[in-house]
Amino acid sequence: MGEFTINKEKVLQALSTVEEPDLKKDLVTLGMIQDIEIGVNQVRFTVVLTTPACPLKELIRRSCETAIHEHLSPDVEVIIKLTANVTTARQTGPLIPGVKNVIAISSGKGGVGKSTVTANLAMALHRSGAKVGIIDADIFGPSIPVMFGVEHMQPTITPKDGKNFINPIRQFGIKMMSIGFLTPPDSAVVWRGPMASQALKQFFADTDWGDLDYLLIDLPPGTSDIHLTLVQTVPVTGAVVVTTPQKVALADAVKGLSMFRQPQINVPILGIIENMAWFTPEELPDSQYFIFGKGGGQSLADKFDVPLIGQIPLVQSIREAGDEGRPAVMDTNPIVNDAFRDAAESLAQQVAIRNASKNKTQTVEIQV
Ligand SMILES: Nc1ncnc2c1ncn2[C@@H]1O[C@H](COP(=O)(O)OP(=O)(O)OP(=O)(O)O)[C@@H](O)[C@H]1O
Repeated sequence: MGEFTINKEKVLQALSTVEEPDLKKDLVTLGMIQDIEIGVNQVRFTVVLTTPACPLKELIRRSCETAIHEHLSPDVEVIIKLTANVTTARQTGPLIPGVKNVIAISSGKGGVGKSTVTANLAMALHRSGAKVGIIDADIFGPSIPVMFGVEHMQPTITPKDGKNFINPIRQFGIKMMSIGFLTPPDSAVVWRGPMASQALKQFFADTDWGDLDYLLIDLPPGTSDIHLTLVQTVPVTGAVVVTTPQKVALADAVKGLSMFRQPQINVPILGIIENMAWFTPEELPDSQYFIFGKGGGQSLADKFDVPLIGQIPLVQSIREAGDEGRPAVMDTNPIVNDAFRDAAESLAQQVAIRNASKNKTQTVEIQV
């Protein structure tokens, strides 16, 4: 009958025609195809994505299906399981061995919504299936504990291998440590640079993070010793800069972006998030009012040749939810959820692209 038999090799050959759109290599070369099984008129395999928040997963699934149908047989049933193994470019060091990616979230100016964006990105990444942690290193206003409703909690200590480890606070599936946990909520402790730097080092060295795909660091606004401590303490996968579209905010964001490119910091910029990009009233969900100006985030991204990875509208419920102790994506407003999900997916995508590049992330050595 001259019947065409399907075997694993032929499946791999067919799938080697499918390119991962971001990484520009085929799925087989990238080692993303696993567990091929051939049944009666049926092919099953697993595609291991670089992040569960992959925005291209449906496209990749369809391309695999088409490749099998075109190269092997149009009638065969294709059953694809999508899983993810988040990539890392970090050279595993002793400090935080289970943490794959450290992502700095910064802003040029205070009050642009950096902590709000951090909290909601963390939740959106967690919802995609990723393991997520937050370090709140904002010495001027540690607001992560309030946004997660845990401001009165105190981390506990557990001895492990002859050393005392801090257990991060866990809320809504996110592990977190904050400068705010180290002081009573209503006290006005002024954190001086060296003290804050010491605390940040402890958050890395003495905290039992377990396995994390993404550890987001909510940095103080502007440039500070904390930024320097961060890059000297751990290899940072990349930085996200949050800005509003206002001219004053953009001017400060330029300084923030330039800082990451200085040789003594040298952290890749994963992208820009434009917060309060437009105002959308709850009762008019289709309306957009550009009260802080339009297109500022995009022009900044163009200027620095980095992607604009998210645009978050100004929505009253984002502020309300934050004040009530939960990130707004936990509510059901689709405008808010879509904006943060898209931003989280783009961020995860940029991390995967960064990790596929050859340069390994290293801590910055300071010449003395
Ligand atoms: N997209 C948004 N829509 C509505 N309110 C927002 C939005 N983003 C932030 N806010 C509100 O703006 C205020 C400032 O936000 P946030 O504390 O996140 O800013 P920040 O940049 O982290 O500030 P800091 O200077 O303390 O680092 C908060 O009340 C927050 O709820």
